[in-house]
Amino acid sequence: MTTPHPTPPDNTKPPTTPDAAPSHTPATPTPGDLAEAPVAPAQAAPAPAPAPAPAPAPADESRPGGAGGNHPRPAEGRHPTTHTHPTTHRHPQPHPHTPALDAHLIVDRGTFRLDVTLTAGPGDVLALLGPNGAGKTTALRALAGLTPLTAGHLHLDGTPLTDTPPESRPVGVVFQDYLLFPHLSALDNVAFGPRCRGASKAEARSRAAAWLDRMGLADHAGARPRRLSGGQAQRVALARALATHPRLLLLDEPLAALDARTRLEVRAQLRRHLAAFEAVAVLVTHDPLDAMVLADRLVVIEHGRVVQEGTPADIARHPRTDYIAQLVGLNLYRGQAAGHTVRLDAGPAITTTEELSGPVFVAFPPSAVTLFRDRPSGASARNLWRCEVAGLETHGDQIRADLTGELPLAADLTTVAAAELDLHPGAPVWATVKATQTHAYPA
Ligand SMILES: Nc1ncnc2c1ncn2[C@@H]1O[C@H](COP(=O)(O)OP(=O)(O)OP(=O)(O)O)[C@@H](O)[C@H]1O
Repeated sequence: MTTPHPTPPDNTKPPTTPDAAPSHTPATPTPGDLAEAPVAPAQAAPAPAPAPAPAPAPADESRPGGAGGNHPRPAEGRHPTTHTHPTTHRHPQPHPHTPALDAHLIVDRGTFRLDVTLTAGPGDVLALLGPNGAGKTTALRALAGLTPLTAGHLHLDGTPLTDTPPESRPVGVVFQDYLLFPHLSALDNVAFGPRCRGASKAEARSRAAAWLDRMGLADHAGARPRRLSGGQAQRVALARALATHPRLLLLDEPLAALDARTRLEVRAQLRRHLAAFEAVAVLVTHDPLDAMVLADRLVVIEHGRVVQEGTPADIARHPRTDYIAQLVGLNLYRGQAAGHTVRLDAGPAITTTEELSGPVFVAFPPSAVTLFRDRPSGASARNLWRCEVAGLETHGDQIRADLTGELPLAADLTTVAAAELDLHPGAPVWATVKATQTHAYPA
């Protein structure tokens, strides 16, 4: 998709906008194409005269792939690399009758249809999670106005925005690769947004300086982007997005470009800034840890639809799809409960402590599985299955065994145990799980 891209300014003075220009005669930067423009301001707001850009690569081709799989896989086998402990740092506010963000986004892109509803109250941080191609970027682009809605609506603070062009939306965007103007200092990059919104040069620069100070970057105000570290550039991009006081802040994989160590630090900083942000923030991520640390509410999208949403804790405890189970590190099965027994739709029965009836999910962590090479005699575990090792991989300080057979599952064991059991692909094993280690909940 082609989107007009802004022409990077020579300085923060929008060429067509005099100092006293009213904010409704904007220069017109668009947020650029999410991840498509080589250089663009992070604010879906005004900029200098837009220049049509050569057709860029589609977003999903130009971005590095994320940690998510290509497709949801069955709950069994190869489980997530992140065993996350959910953190609820803030309590999402109950939505007032008119939520700050009220969106029903229906977007057709070729044969793909996005059809998601997003609502959020002031101060809420939503994380859109999902496998590659699920529609997260499309949703973000639709919120920014870069991709038109095929149907549905978008209201922000009660104001319909569906027909509002991107440059007129009170929306700030932080791109995965920041898209800072390379020839402007950090200060002028940040000043660019307010400047284009009609602030005088002095005012824009003073506001930018305050934002850089808040981001701990006062000492780098004069630095060009290439002199900044990844974490610093990320903060400049965030400052640029926030400097125009957006009512909706969009973050597209905000930590993806950072190395693991910087990521840890920047994630903590971003969390603080988002916690202080009084409007709605929506972030797209592949990383469940980013989502759980940064967001109040997770919205999981698969195949263009919301498949589950809730607090990080709720989602981690009650995954409802294989993709989510993998994200949060659980074996997940679906079946019919009758008392303490759940007969799986595909496979054997699992004994649980919960007493339920009807369709349910049963989940247990790989750490709850005990493996034996010989059938354990007199094993008290009711849940005993004959399996075969399909694969082994290091998982933190553990070995994760991917098992097929009577019940496909992932099991974690110590390196010593794996050696003592002489585990190798093809080895037959018996797997047990105590009923008390399982968790069943209505499907
Ligand atoms: N320009 C386009 N034209 C037609 N279809 C597109 C275009 N861009 C994306 N799509 C399709 O829309 C669907 C959703 O893509 P989108 O980039 O929104 O997914 P995503 O969840 O952000 O994926 P990823 O995690 O890989 O970035 C995909 O099936 C993709 O092939």
